[in-house]
Amino acid sequence: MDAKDMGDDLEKVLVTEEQIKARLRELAAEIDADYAGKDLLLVGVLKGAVMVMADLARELHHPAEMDWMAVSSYGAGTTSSGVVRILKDLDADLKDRHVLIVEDVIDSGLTLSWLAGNLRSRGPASVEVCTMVRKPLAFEVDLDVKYIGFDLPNEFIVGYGLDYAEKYRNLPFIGTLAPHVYR
Ligand SMILES: O=P(O)(O)OC[C@H]1O[C@H](OP(=O)(O)OP(=O)(O)O)[C@H](O)[C@@H]1O
Ligand code: HPA
Ligand SMILES: [Mg+2]
Repeated sequence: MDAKDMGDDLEKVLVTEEQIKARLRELAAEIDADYAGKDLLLVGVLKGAVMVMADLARELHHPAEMDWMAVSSYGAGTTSSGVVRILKDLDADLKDRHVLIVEDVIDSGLTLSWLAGNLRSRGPASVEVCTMVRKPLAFEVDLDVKYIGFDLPNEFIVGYGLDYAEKYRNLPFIGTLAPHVYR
């Protein structure tokens, strides 16, 4: 799917496919350096993080493992309910592992603060976070996010894994939707 498949549903592109690729390459280099000689478990948060995880993992030289967790706090709306549910738990045991949570977006920060706490309680050697997008509300939550793709303003975004009512995840860029789509 691309901009031309969106009719007039696309308002604007905020981050292009090329910008995403370039930034992921930089983040992967940092992660390779930081985890050199250590075992690394990437934890992708379904479904939004599928694209970041797939592209970041392929930029890494580190032989990292990948595991997945599904949590949901948004449902079909555009604001977080704050109630996080585990829909699918990890297969891996986190005891003494170096864990890197991979996210598409940190918005209110509610999902991640709950998730980081949950994973930390499982006895890992370390837990860090990599997100493609961080939004300004996240500053109000006490979160330590080590790897950040882009800081974007407080607008609802879609693409590169991010959905509106489960659609637009398969756009290769990140953008906003025209107001008529929400009505
Ligand atoms: O910082 P927050 O305000 O908590 O929002 C961020 C979370 O919300 C989205 O997931 P969602 O629950 O929509 O599930 P999805 O990944 O399947 O779209 C997104 O992928 C993050 O996990
Ligand atoms: O801006 C957003 N877009 C899509 N999903 C989201 N989940 C939290 N914030 C967003
Ligand atoms: Mg969502």
